[in-house]
Amino acid sequence: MNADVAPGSVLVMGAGSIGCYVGGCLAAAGVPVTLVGRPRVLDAVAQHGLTLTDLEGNKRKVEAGAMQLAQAVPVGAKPSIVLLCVKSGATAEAAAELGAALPAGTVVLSLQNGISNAAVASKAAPGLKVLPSMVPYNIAELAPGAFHRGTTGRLMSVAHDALKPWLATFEKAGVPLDLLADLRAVQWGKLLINLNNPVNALSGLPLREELLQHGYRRCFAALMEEAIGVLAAAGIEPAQVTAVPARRLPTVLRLPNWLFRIVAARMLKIDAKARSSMADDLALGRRTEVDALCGEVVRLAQSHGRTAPRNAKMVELLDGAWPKPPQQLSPDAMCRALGI
Ligand SMILES: NC(=O)C1=CN([C@@H]2O[C@H](COP(=O)(O)OP(=O)(O)OC[C@H]3O[C@@H](n4cnc5c(N)ncnc54)[C@H](OP(=O)(O)O)[C@@H]3O)[C@@H](O)[C@H]2O)C=CC1
Ligand SMILES: CC(C)(CO)C(=O)C(=O)O
Repeated sequence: MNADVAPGSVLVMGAGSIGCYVGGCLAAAGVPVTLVGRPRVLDAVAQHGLTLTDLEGNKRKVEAGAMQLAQAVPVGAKPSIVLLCVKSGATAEAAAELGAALPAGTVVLSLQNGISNAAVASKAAPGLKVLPSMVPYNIAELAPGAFHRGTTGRLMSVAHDALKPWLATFEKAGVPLDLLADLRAVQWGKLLINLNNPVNALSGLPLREELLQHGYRRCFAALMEEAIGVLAAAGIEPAQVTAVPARRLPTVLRLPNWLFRIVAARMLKIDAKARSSMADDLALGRRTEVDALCGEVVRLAQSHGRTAPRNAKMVELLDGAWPKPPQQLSPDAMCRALGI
């Protein structure tokens, strides 16, 4: 296949960090892209276009006119594929809108964290073919219309014939995509890493700075260790999605700073600007995805006759206090809150 000819068009549902970065990279590679999003983001894109940068030092510019910008799924849209990029709490509503507007059978990649988004979307839009997918890297919105990839990795999705013609295009666009028969192990492996999202959000620090604080690492390690125990009880073997295997990560996280810097050098290859997607939610006063991350661990524990008190506590801290969750916790205060 000629990689210079896009196999079709792409609709991004939820133009935020992931949607603008992945959709923008595809647009920069010549793919016709529609960004469906909110005025906060779309107005900025209309004014400045997209500037896409990464930790390898690349910089791409996409003019606003090169993409279609829309606040709702355009009537009559027939995208070849849809990238579902809303936060977990918005999945059902966004999927229902897609289901009402798009032809039956349209393939939707759920480029979302957590375990259940594809199932939630399929329930809300049974006519669509929703595929669990995974984004390994961090994207931060640095300025209006400016999105930065601060870590590395390859997108993954459950395999589907409709995706095969797209692989060369995703590769050329700098957002390589791998297809797997089953994504469950990868999703759980990624969720273990995402247990740092609430720690990072509540630290008020960029990811790298937060991970260099021993107290925050102890909190991440405790949430992760608890989740690993629950996964073992459920017979789920999480895939390795970082340089350090999940089972060893809690021990590595608890190392003193000087040793952690050496042992976790590859893991610490994070751009100084990167912050977790949950930090954005807390900063913008939006409800966080804590229930789709820590809450998923709590529910898996319950379904196997166990408890996950530290993950439950994190849900309580952020969701229980909604709409006024704490904005920042010191490492000591967070350790105390989690009973560490
Ligand atoms: N950012 C990151 O580095 C990473 C994020 N992820 C995951 O990717 C997913 C997306 O995250 P991220 O890109 O950070 O999220 P963002 O919040 O940056 O982007 C989502 C955007 O979609 C908008 N939106 C919500 N519902 C609709 C709708 N019905 N129609 C149009 N727009 C809508 C939101 O607006 P509003 O909320 O204001 O309504 C928001 O602007 C999440 O599951 C996240 O966990 C995974 C890996 C890394
Ligand atoms: C890539 C990673 C792990 C970065 O924190 C993430 O998934 C997120 O921010 O939601």
